[in-house]
Amino acid sequence: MPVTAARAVRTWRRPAAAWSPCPTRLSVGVGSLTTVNAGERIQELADQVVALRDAYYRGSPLVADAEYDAIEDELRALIEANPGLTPDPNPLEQVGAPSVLHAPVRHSRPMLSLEKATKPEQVAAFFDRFPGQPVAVMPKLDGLSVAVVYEDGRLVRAVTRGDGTTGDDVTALVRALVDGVPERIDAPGRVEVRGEAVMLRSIFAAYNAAHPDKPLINPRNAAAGTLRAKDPATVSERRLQFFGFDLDTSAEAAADLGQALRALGLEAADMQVCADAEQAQAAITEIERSRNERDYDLDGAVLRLADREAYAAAGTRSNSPRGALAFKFAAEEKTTVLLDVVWDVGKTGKIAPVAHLEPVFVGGTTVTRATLANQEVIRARGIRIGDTVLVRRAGDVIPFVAGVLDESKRTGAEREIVPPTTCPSCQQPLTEQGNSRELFCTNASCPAQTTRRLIHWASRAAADIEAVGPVWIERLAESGDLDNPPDFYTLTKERLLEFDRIGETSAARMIESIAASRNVGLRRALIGLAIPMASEGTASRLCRAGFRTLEEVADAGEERLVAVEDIGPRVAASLTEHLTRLRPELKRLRERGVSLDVREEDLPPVVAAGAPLAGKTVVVTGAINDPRSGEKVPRPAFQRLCEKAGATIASSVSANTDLLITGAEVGASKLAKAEKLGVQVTDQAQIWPQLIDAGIA
Ligand SMILES: NC(=O)c1ccc[n+]([C@@H]2O[C@H](COP(=O)([O-])OP(=O)(O)OC[C@H]3O[C@@H](n4cnc5c(N)ncnc54)[C@H](O)[C@@H]3O)[C@@H](O)[C@H]2O)c1
Ligand SMILES: [Zn+2]
Repeated sequence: MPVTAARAVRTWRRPAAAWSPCPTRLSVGVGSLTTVNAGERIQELADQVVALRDAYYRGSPLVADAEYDAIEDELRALIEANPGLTPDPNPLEQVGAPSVLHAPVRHSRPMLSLEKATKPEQVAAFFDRFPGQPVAVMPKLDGLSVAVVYEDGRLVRAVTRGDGTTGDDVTALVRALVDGVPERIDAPGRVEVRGEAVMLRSIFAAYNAAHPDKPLINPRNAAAGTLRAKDPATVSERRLQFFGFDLDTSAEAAADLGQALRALGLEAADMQVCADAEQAQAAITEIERSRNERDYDLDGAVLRLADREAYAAAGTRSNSPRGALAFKFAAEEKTTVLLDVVWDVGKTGKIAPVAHLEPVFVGGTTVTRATLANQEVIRARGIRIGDTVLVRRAGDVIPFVAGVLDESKRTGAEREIVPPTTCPSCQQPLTEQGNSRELFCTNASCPAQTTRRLIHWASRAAADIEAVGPVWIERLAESGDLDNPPDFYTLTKERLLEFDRIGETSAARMIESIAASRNVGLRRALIGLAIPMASEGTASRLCRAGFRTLEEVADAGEERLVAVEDIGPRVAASLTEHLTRLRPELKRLRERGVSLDVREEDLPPVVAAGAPLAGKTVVVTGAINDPRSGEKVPRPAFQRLCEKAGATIASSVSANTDLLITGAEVGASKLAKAEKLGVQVTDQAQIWPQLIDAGIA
């Protein structure tokens, strides 16, 4: 008998003590539980699994995935240790959740879950099971699986996984909203493609920026919500992308899965075919490393027999195929307690809410602080101090409080987050700006802003005064020694030595570091002045457009500035306004020997005579190494060499690309795209000799 949600809700109570998504809170290990206890615990965990799945598949998860997985893991271990106590039905042998179908359609063959692995030995064991079989390794995309069916070349149906046997018909939604699923393909008979529908991170971010009042919690939940909509028109801004990873066809097709999918015109998951466990492990490591260079969430890597017939022949277990394995990565989302919110004054006067959190290990580090964006986001997400909140840390992005998953955990002791009305630093009244009602302190002499601007001037992207850290800058600002960037250049070692706890050596180091920053130059000085709306790109473009000094930019006037590529009227106005205001500072920087002139490295490159890449539009991908020293060369540095060789650099492969230069560890998707567009692919080993011969490298 299938477990129904109704039964789960009835039997699953939430007594405070037993509610332990984190198994480490249970001090007893698997082996030390008595049989009676084990039986009770198994039932309790099984009920939790059923109820949590039900909530998750309805679109309102109560815990983060990592916490849910921990409950499954504990249950699995207990059942393994006590096979006689296996619950009937066993939720671990079921797929999805049964109760939420609106337009049920039965699948041609079950859509299953995946066996999980976390250790290299498990990858090796997988290869041992299928001697000689090549394995495709690809990202485990974090969206929801969809089966799309074609009949005689026409898309006839798209169905969600559902409980694995029966899914929901989402054909209209997929047609309207999902990219990568063509309406027609060139294949006779019945073709079924299975894959993952994901919301790209860029779409997710754009949606949340445009709708601060009704934010999406994460891309996976957003994708699932999109395919639950009653009417595609209501979710038209929530487009999804489909990536195929499974193909059923009786017609002629390549044995290699990725090739076969692409030949049909479908977007395929980024697959790399590996001959042995070692290669596969390297591919897994590379997927994890490049996790945040991709525009989609992924929670692991999937290994799957690359040969479609071998995969089918391997068969299935109760709820997973034998021919595939999921290697799980560290979680990018966890829940933790929001201890407090502190309003922080930034370098442009913006007052932003910062969450102070109970430490939580997420996205590979321990996080104690996260951003809450602004007061509208707090209001829309209904967050209170004391709440158990979902924290998301995807890549280099600052950790973010995504919301409150389970409001039933509230005790009543939670507190409203009250935005300040005056500046926490200078006590001046604040102003509100924009739809998200961001708070600003407009006091030009606000001490907190002063410190932030000085820290920014000293940061690596700007003057790079490495030896004078934020703590010292704060001290020197408090003592009145520093008020604006030119003040750095009048500091002396003697003056520094008057402070407590500073030795001769570090004082000398600080002064040296300040002296070295005198050659900051136009581009980095402009970055260091933190002019609202002017980005690092703006600074580069001004240099390339022929501006020689920062004063020339200040004098240019808006008309000449907007003539520069990608500089709009708002940026031009901001540059003019702020550089005019900063005129006295520029003068003092000059007087103190600071260069505000353009640096050679920021100019458009001088193309060498007989330039080997003249006129070519080039994309560089993979890891680049100088063959002479073997040392890694940063991609921008190599791109600059190519520019000197006459190339125009583009960031991604398109029909306009002439050449794709590949380094080590190249993603299969870039190669496939180049192949599809007929772009020439050349290894870096062929390019380096040309650069060296032309005297460029
Ligand atoms: N937060 C919660 O309360 C909660 C509750 C239930 C489940 N979950 C989460 O849902 C997931 C469990 O779902 P599951 O067991 O059904 O899925 P799974 O983790 O076993 O993976 C199977 C799924 O992976 C997807 N997938 C992505 N890329 C793939 C690829 N390249 N090849 C093959 N499949 C690919 C497919 O959709 C497939 O259905 C876990 O991540 C779990 O944490 C969370
Ligand atoms: Zn202030």
